[in-house]
Amino acid sequence: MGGMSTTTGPRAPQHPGHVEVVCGPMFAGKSEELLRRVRRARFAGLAVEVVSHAVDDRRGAGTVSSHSGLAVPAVAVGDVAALEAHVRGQRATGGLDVVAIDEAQFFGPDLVDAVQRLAGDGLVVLVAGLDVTFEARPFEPLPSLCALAERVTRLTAVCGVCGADAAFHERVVATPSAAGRVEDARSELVGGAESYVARCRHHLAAAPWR
Ligand SMILES: Nc1ncnc2c1ncn2[C@@H]1O[C@H](COP(=O)(O)OP(=O)(O)O)[C@@H](O)[C@H]1O
Ligand SMILES: Cc1cn([C@H]2C[C@H](O)[C@@H](COP(=O)(O)O)O2)c(=O)[nH]c1=O
Ligand SMILES: [Zn+2]
Repeated sequence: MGGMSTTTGPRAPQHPGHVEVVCGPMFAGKSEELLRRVRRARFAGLAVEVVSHAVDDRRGAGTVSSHSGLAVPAVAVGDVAALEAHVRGQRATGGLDVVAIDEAQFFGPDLVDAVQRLAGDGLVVLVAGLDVTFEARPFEPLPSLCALAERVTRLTAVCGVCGADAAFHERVVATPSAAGRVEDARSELVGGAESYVARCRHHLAAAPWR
């Protein structure tokens, strides 16, 4: 007879560590959803640390906030090494069950293995970030994290032209390069509604596949 033992019954999970990803375009509610999961975990008595990237200082470093005004204190770190060191330090000193990482797109590809390591060590790792660039191209590391997570939630915003589900966004300001030119647009440019708009696929002005 195969399957689970009938004398001991189903076993409780021995290793709580896993990865949950919340992704999508800007204005989709990623930060709201991340903060909802943070609140819920704290309600359950878990120790939660909220982390964001120092480059995104729109509402002041040390805060994760949503476009609708929700906000929680967070630790701002500059790169993946600092993130991992901070989380491991917290775990060693105060105990930590959950780490919530917002604006994950700014951490780059090294975030993927760091997240896997932390989950392997028993942490619940919540990751929120953009999975698509302003040019409608995949925005790493989110696509890779989606492939490796236990739970993936892709949200959409509301298209500013027609009101349909918006899986994309467009940058509505020119992107200056370090040299001051606007033609070599970078993927990274911190901003909000003054710089980006949500768009469905039918109202993307410049889809790269057309
Ligand atoms: N085009 C839009 N579509 C949906 N929500 C929008 C839009 N523009 C502004 N919002 C607001 O943004 C909120 C989501 O903000 P936030 O959680 O910060 O999103 P994200 O983190 O995905 O950018 C919505 O609840 C709504 O109040
Ligand atoms: C599309 C796009 C966005 N960004 C920046 C703009 C904002 O600072 C963040 C996204 O914030 P949100 O919480 O998801 O609204 O990312 C970028 O740097 N590059 C892009 O292509
Ligand atoms: Zn539309």
